[in-house]
Amino acid sequence: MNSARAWIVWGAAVFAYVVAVLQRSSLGVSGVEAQHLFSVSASTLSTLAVTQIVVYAGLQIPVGVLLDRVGPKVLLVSGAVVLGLGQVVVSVSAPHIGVAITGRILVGAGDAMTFISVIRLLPSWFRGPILPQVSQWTGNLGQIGQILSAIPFALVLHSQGWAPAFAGAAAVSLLAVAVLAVLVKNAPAELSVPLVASSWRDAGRQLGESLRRPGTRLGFWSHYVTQSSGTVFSLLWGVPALVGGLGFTTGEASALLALLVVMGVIAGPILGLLTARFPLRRSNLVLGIVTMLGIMWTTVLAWPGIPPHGVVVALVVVLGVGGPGSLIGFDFARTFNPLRSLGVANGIVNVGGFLASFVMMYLIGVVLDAVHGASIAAGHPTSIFAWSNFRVAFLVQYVVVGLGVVGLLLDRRRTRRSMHLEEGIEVGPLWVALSRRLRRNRATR
Ligand SMILES: N[C@@H](Cc1c[nH]cn1)C(=O)NCC(=O)O
Repeated sequence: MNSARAWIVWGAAVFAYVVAVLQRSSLGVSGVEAQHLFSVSASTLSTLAVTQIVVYAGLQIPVGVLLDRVGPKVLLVSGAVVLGLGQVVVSVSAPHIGVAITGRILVGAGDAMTFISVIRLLPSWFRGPILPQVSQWTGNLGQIGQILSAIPFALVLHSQGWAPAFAGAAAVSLLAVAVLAVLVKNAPAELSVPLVASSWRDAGRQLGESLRRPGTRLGFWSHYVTQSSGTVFSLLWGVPALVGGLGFTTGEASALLALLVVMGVIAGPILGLLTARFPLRRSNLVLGIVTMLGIMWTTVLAWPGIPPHGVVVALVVVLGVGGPGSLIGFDFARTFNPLRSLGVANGIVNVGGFLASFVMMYLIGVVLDAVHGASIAAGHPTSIFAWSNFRVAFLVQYVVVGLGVVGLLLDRRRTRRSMHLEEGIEVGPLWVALSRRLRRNRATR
């Protein structure tokens, strides 16, 4: 536990996750080329992105059940193979959009096998308060894949063309297969807890048990409310809103997406420390992040006219904290589930953010079209990506995330009730705990 070998296994697994994020985000930087090669509309292109995320989210629970039955290594290697195959298919797809969609479905499927397998490895190799930290480093370092697709991948795409760029990306997945096969092991030899379920029936039963635990659902809602806004922004609507609506250049928009990743790397270790130090206050951290997101979105959307660039940058900074915030969801899964059913519990949690993301991506598109249509009908035609249209479309987030906050509060109450009944632990409201601590500090002075 926490040994040099543990760090080697972790490094190899994180490398595979970085490569998965590179493949996932490679389409985002190829939009212009894709539109040209396949001669499709912007909405067909966005369907390509949404399909990939739907496949990813839809496979989380089946992959979680598989994880508890066969262990993370098989799934990590299979994920890297499927990701590589998907990118090979995309590389030879032009001019057939159907072939490109098939390739991206494979990318979504391979991607679905990667992150929760890496997270499932951690409690087998690390113990103690370092676990939330390692989980934060895993999630946030993985996002370097987005920078790899925005810079080296985009460079190859623009200099060598579509087929070499995607074939090159596929080759990187082949490298990941080799690294995983050689360096990753499911658990150290001394781990005495049985790592996998003894039968498929047991693995399926664990899914029901995990879903019934309010702590797993608390993890699901935590992931749902924190990660969705940033994912929608970085994977689809951020660049059109920044460039088409708010007057940023494409270079500035890319820099802002990179800032979002950097913020995650900065905020992640701080959230990891707070999670380990105040385990009974993890939901308060989540609610604090959602409140910050609400305040920043309201400031930007309520600003009369176009908000100043500084205010938009502040929004991006807060969006960047949402990613590491969502990793608190996996900490709930880990502490409220036994190790043998952690795969499926992580799968349930990971559906949260991606479910909310694709619902919002789709609804924002629908509202944009509707408001744009209304402006034409009223005789004041606007560009579809005008800020006045985004201002209305982004309101969708209050409804989707608001529902998540209600779910979170309900499952937090259930979780606290079962902690009280089963372990005698009582978690009072935050303000009561804070005023007690203040009084205690005064008394000891
Ligand atoms: N929320 C992400 C992880 C993260 C960390 N910082 C930014 N994002 C997550 O849950 N990811 C799952 C995945 O497959 O990437």
